[in-house]
Amino acid sequence: MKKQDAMNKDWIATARTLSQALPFLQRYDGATVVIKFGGHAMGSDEAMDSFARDVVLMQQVGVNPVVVHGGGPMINEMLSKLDIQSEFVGGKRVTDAATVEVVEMVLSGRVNKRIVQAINAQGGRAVGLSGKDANLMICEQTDAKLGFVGTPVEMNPAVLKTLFEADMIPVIAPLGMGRTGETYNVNGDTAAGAIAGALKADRLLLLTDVAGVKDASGEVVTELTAAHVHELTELGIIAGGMIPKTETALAALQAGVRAAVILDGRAPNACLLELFTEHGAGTIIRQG
Ligand SMILES: Nc1ncnc2c1ncn2[C@@H]1O[C@H](COP(=O)(O)OP(=O)(O)O)[C@@H](O)[C@H]1O
Ligand SMILES: CC(=O)N[C@@H](CCC(=O)OP(=O)(O)O)C(=O)O
Repeated sequence: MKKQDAMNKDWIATARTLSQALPFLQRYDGATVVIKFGGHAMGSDEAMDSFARDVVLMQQVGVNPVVVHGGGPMINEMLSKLDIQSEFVGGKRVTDAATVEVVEMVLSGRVNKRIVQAINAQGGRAVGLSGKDANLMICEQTDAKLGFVGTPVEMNPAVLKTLFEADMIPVIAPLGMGRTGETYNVNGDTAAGAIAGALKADRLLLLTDVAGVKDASGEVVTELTAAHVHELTELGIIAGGMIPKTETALAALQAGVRAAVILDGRAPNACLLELFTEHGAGTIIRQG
């Protein structure tokens, strides 16, 4: 084939891809999609830029994206520089007064602004905030043994709707405020689920470092029901860091989110693959 013919063929394939996306673009026009971007998924600059581009594209085609981020590895790095010991109990960081200061500094400062910058560099208009801003996420202590770890008990998502109306993309650090003004460290998945629930989002996308939820044979299950999640958890097949993710997904569905998807955030264009193609990505857990 001549070079010119091969080039034409590529452009024809691109045009076909766009055309095939039409029903999905129509389905998600005006939809709210909450995306949890974890510390492991944001590993490289390349992954960050590709994620940011997908988020900007989503907003360009009429979706209201909300980014809720983690940053566990970045918190670990700073705590170790400061010589502060840290341990996890049941997937949550035991957080004393000195640790919560570092958590807030790293999440609201370094990580949040890095994501805002990446989205804006792709032509979006991102606004960084935490669960403290406009009382978005009021928390209570989860368990005295964990110190300043919070469970969201009251959500005030009005600020997010104001940002959607102004075509801005909220980027949220998972910190909450207690009723007496204390700062709480909230697990990123938990915060994303609470925000998705408060918005009754159409989709909650939990980006992680595996292709989806695996069954006993190690295969990724493309669709799960709540009953199936309970069964896999009882059998110990859903374990470790996957437990808070599936628990978050089920709680979000209970709160009125239409579907939650657990997918590999390191895969190129993971969010676009899930939302705008027939193929989908990862494991979907639906209402009902
Ligand atoms: N059934 C399962 N299917 C897939 N992953 C599982 C399962 N059970 C446990 N896991 C573990 O959960 C991990 C994802 O949780 P975590 O490391 O906390 O993710 P993140 O850092 O992205 O929040 C996977 O890397 C995997 O090791
Ligand atoms: C209470 C609790 O454990 N909070 C987490 C918050 C960050 C987070 O969730 O980060 P990833 O999504 O990258 O794991 C922490 O301190 O590490």
